[in-house]
Amino acid sequence: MQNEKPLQIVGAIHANHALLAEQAGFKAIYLSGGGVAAGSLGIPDLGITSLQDVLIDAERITNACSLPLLVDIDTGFGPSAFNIERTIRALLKVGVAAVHIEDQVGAKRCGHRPGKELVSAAEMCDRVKAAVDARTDENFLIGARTDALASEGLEKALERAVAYKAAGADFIFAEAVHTLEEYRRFRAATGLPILANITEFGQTPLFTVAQLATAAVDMVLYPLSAFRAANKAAENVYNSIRRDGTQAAEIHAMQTREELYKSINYYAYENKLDQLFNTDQDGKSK
Ligand SMILES: C[C@](O)(C(=O)O)[C@H](CC(=O)O)C(=O)O
Ligand SMILES: [Mg+2]
Repeated sequence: MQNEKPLQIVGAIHANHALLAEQAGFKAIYLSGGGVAAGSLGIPDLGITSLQDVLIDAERITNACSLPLLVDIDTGFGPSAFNIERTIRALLKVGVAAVHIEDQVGAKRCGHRPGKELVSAAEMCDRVKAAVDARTDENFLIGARTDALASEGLEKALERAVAYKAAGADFIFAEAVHTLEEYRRFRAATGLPILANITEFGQTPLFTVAQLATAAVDMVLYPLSAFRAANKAAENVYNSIRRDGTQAAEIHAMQTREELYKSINYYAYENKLDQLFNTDQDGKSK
């Protein structure tokens, strides 16, 4: 956040996308809860995934990519403070930089769907306190997400955000916001960094970085943009091969072998292999 204002944070569904995001110049990446659910497990974003599911994906990303990774931990993966402590400790251990935890009930929904139910502000404060208490590294940031705007309105959502700050939150994720003015209000009420979730096909207009800068937004999240685009591309390729009996019509849309190899640093690995081993694959001297 010191290096880029507002900081653009892009969703990377897996390690390869994380590398592509880094190569495109992004300074921070995101592991979406909805993305782990839909992408890794093929299920909806309804609080079904476990800590283990998210941990596996997060660790694969941090192993491959050194950019700071923000992880969506939904409601913390369990009802008690000890569950949240376990979640924070586990993510810290695999090199995650920050998380956000939300004030929905455990049987949560996507923030841009109707029918969201919240826990009380007091219960959410306990979640935040548990997360803050569990961290062993001050640089590990804990964001409090409030989904209150939809059901309780702006004033109550602001009150919640202020309470979450008092509980120790480092930043506020204001979910399903409709106007730039609402972001300004969250910033003014809390004085904390504000994250704007610019997810497609949701409640929030696709505000630009320049627009969000005028509202003093500190972080701009694109949680599933690459995922949605990649899924559409995959769908087109499957349909095309099935229909035509060849992939010819889709070659133009594909990342080439060369591009793939560049993105994963293939040649450096191959060179190392050549240098390290004196024998070839049959065991004969080179
Ligand atoms: C940010 C989010 O929590 C996610 O899991 O990526 C989702 C995104 C989406 O469903 O578009 C959310 O906003 O609830
Ligand atoms: Mg989510």
